[in-house]
Amino acid sequence: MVNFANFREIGRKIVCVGRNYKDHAIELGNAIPKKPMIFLKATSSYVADGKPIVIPPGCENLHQEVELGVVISKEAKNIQKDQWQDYVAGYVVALDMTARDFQNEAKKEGAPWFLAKSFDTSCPVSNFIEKSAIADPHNVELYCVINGAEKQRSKTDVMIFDIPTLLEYITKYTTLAPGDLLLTGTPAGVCRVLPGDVIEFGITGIIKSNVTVQ
Ligand SMILES: O=C(O)/C=C/C(=O)CC(=O)C(=O)O
Ligand SMILES: [Mg+2]
Repeated sequence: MVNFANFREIGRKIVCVGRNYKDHAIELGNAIPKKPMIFLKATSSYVADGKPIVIPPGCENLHQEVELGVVISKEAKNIQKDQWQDYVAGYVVALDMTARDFQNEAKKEGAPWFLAKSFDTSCPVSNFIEKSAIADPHNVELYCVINGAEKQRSKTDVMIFDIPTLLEYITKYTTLAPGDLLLTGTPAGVCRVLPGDVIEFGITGIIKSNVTVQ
């Protein structure tokens, strides 16, 4: 039986959705996706409690992306949209840290985003949020504040693909396991972070978390 409160220690995979908020797709000059865009972060991306984000060697444009995370409760393959709630153990708020300069270089070359998205410490996450604490994950507000200045704030109801659609789509191709984390994409307001920055990220009225950039 999985202890979901310690889901980070279980060390399961992190499946991420990109370009799932129209305003963020537009701010980076991307087209609005017609189907979910999926990538993976390695289990080594998690930031241990109280530890900093470490800027990867050579990165000169590290961005924060606040995202709602869904923690998977049980093995999920070929799930139907109307069953999605059965596969949710709970939620987190997370940062999909992105080495934007590495990503832009990879995009130019048609190369994978792995180092841009999956370097060590690229995934700070909050404590586990019990499923019962969020009645509707499509009706919460994400926010991110850096050194006291607000950078991101958005309701999740503007996601292009909602959680049932994402889970149905992803599990057609790959099996999700208990403790896996689904990151559902970021709204507009991503920006460069620098050593010494303190990033506060949260879900209004539900949870907040802090991490420092080293
Ligand atoms: O397409 C790009 O240039 C960048 C996309 C992302 O980094 C996608 C995300 O991770 C996101 O939208 O949350
Ligand atoms: Mg992201």
